[in-house]
Amino acid sequence: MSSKKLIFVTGNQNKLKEVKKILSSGPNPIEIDSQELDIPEIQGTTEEVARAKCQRAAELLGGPCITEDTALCFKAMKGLPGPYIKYFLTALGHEGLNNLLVGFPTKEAWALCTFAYSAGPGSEPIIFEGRTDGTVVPARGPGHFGWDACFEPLGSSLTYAEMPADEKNLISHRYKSLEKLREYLQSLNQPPA
Ligand SMILES: O=c1nc[nH]c2c1ncn2[C@H]1C[C@H](O)[C@@H](COP(=O)(O)OP(=O)(O)OP(=O)(O)O)O1
Ligand SMILES: [Mg+2]
Repeated sequence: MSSKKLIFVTGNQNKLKEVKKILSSGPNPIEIDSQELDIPEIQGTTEEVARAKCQRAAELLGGPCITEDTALCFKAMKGLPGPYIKYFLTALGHEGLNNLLVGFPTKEAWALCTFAYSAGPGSEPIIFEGRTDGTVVPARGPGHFGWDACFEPLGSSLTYAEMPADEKNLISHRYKSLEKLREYLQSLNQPPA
């Protein structure tokens, strides 16, 4: 008999692939199912955006779920575009993201992943954040996943896009937040001390 899998609500296949790979590895693998739902994303801080999306997803599903929001934050712009990076990337492309920073003294940026877990409709989502610092650079490497080609993590000479998947998954914003989510999910399965 198989137990019910946790549902990850996302419309992004690249995210899903990374999440499945990260959660299924290690000593305590977690299997997930996915569902694509069209959920409006509000304006606000990364945490507010993540909470609202997860709450709505749990209502639509009528049960527990996880959602994820990814922000790319430019130091020179006090953290913007942040949660609005999707719209900036769609409108401007990789070159446009670089051009935004022309004239600013620093190209430093950080990738911020916010996972949210809801136990079900009406249950306040719990937030798990992971952050990887780096630099915005002219695009290098395959361009199929978001802004991967123009983000070079600190301490690496490769962009996220140039790295083998396993290497990105060891240092990424997504990996760091998933480790916290994994710990939390495991604590739910422990009998009380
Ligand atoms: O590791 C990543 N490396 C590069 N780019 C990334 C990454 N992770 C998300 N991205 C892109 C996708 C979207 O342009 C924006 C986040 O927007 P975000 O709303 O979180 O994602 P989404 O709408 O594609 O999927 P979802 O249905 O889960 O909301 O940054
Ligand atoms: Mg989205």
